[in-house]
Amino acid sequence: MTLRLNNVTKRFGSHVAVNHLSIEIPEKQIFGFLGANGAGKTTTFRMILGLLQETEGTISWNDGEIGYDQSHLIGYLPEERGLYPKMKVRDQLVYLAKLRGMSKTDSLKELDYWLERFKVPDYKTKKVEELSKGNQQKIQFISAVLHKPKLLILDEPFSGLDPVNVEMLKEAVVDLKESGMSIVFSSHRMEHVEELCENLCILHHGSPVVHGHLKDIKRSFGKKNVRVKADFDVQFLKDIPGVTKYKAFGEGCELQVESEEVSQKIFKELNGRGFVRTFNLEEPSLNDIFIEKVGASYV
Ligand SMILES: Nc1ncnc2c1ncn2[C@@H]1O[C@H](COP(=O)(O)OP(=O)(O)OP(=O)(O)O)[C@@H](O)[C@H]1O
Repeated sequence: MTLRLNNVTKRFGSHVAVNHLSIEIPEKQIFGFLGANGAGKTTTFRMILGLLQETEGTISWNDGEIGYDQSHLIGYLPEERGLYPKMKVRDQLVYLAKLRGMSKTDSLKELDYWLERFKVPDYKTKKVEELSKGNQQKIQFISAVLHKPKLLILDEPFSGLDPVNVEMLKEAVVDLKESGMSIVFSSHRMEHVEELCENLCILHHGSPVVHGHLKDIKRSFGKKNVRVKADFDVQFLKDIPGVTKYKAFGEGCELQVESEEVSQKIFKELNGRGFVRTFNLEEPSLNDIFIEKVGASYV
């Protein structure tokens, strides 16, 4: 099952929220969707879900139409979480699963599995409002996956969670991918995307400015990072041609260089000056790429 967005544009009046977006998300894949606030991520999700109609372009799933009537095949964790505060977790989740075509017996079995997995089995009979925000989010995540959808859309799934819960949710997302789900998720945290996604897209004012395989994106970015720690002053490195950024820290510095050749030159220049404790040549981080592409307008 592949989700395809073909040249999708969404306008609200004269405002272009999503501009000529084309992406493909096959099964068994986690696709990362990045962008500053207001870049168009949630609008794209709403179009995929059939809650908004695209102005131009097409969205298909397995070459057929995708929309609201296929909600049993789609799981959605919205950015603005929406559980009923006064309802008990069990009653609420069984009800939502029923709307998506699941029997009570099956949904209770799945619910037990997830509550155990997330180490909160005793929340079953609690009202949602009795739970902390982070724990409510875990319950909302369960409600998005309980009916075993084929396509899972997660809008900022890790926001507001403590590090232990972030890891727990990440593991769950990877397992769901392994089980065959197509997963698309948005995040402002580059390291989460870097860890989970092979493919990604960065939206900037609605337009895709970076799109593709993470490794290819890093390779094509060209620039690399060099980290040096030494027992002598390394400030002179910032004047080497091809060094585009210099940041001093503790006993060394971090440099951005235009190419591998520049890093070789740095390596040679360090030779004979004293003891070099660390010399690392690293791929650019997704954060570097994001900042360069989206730049100062990222808030
Ligand atoms: N119903 C609407 N009517 C008019 N404009 C809208 C509507 N929904 C979204 N927009 C505008 O479309 C743009 C994209 O918004 P969207 O919510 O998709 O961004 P986002 O990338 O999800 O942002 P965030 O990271 O803050 O959640 C914004 O400029 C927003 O103001």
